[in-house]
Amino acid sequence: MGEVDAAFIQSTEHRPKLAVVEADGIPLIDLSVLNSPDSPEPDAVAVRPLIAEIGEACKNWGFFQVINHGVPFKCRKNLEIAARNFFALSKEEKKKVSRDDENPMGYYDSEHTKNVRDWKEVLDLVVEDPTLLPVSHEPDDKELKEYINQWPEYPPELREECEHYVEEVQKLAYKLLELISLSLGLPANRLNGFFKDQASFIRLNYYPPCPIPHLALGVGRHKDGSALTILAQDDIGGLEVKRKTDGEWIQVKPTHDAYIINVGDIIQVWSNDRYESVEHRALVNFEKDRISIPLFFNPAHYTIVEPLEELTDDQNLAKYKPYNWGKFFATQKRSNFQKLDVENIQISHFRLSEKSG
Ligand SMILES: O=C(O)CCC(=O)C(=O)O
Ligand SMILES: [Fe+2]
Repeated sequence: MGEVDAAFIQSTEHRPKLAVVEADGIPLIDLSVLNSPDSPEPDAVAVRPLIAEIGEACKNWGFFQVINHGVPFKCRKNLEIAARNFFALSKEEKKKVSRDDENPMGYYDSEHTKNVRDWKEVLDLVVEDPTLLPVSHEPDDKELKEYINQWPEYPPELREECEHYVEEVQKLAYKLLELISLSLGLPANRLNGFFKDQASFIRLNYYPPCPIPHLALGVGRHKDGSALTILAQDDIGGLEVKRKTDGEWIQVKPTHDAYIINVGDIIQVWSNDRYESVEHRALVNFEKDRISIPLFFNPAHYTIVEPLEELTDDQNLAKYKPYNWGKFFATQKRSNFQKLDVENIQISHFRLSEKSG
C-alpha cells in the first residue's frame, strides 16, 4: 500500500464493491410543469401528479434526481470550473483559507466520517454571510458566533460564481419545499417559514484520484443533518445511496444537468418518519478526480426541530423529542473536527419509541 495513511482504510464491511450493481436507480423527476410560462400555483391541478411523484420518492427512497429544474446550466458549470481551478492550486495556496477553531468555514482536507478519514478536500461556505450559530454544543451556553466566508484570492471569480449559483439553487430549494409540504398534506408554505434566518451551507467537494479506491471512501456512509440537500455532481459518478428496501448500495449515475435531492434528518423529524433521511457515501476513482457541490438547506439556529403537530395525533404519536438545530449542528461539528471516540450525534438520540434509526 506504500505511503497511504492507515486512517483512510475502511473496515472490511464498509469497503465499496467496485463491480457495478445494475439495479433500479433513484427516481428521476421532471419539474418542467413548474416552468410553464404562466407559472402555476404550487397547488394547481396540473402540479398534482408531480406532488404525488415527489411524495412517493421521499417515502420510498429519500433520494431523487430532478431535471428541468430552472437552474441555468451555465451557472452550475461556471461554479464547477471555478471550484476545479481552486482545488488545482498548491496546498500552500489553499491553506491560506483554512478553517480553524475561530472560523469553521474554509478549506480542509482532513475530515473523518465515522472515524475513518475521507479521501477528499473541501471548501465550506455559508449561504448567508455571516451566519449565526452557537459557539458550543453545551446546552446552557447561549453564546453565538458568526460564521464568515473566507474567499480565496484565486480564482478571483469563485466568489461571484458561487453567490450566483446559490441564488439560483435556493429558488429550486424553495419550490421543492413547497412540493414536499403539499405532498405531506400541508399548506404549500408550511416549511418555507423555517428558513427565514437560514443556516445553510454550500460545500465544494473535491475527490482526488485514489490509489486504493477499494479500501477508502471519498465520504464515508452518513446521513445529512440538513432539512434538504441539493447536490450537483460532475459526470464521473461515485455517489451511492443505501436502498431502503434491501440495504443494497446503489450507484447514482450522473444524469446531465440533473440535481440530486435528498431528504435530510430535519424533514425526517418534521414528517414524523413519513419521509426518511437515507445513508449515502461517495466512492473514489483510481484515475479520475471528481467534484460534487452539495447545498445543505438548513433552518435558523434557534429552530426547535420536532414532528409537526399537523402530522401527529393520538393514533400517530410524535416519535421524537424536540431538539435545537443550532446545538445539534454544534455537536456534530465538534465530533467532526476531532477524531472523537464517541458516536456522532444522530436524530435517533432524540427518538421516543424503541425503534432505532
Ligand atoms: O460527493 C457526493 O456525491 C456526496 C457528498 C455528500 O454526501 C456530502 O458532502 O454530504
Ligand atoms: Fe451527504
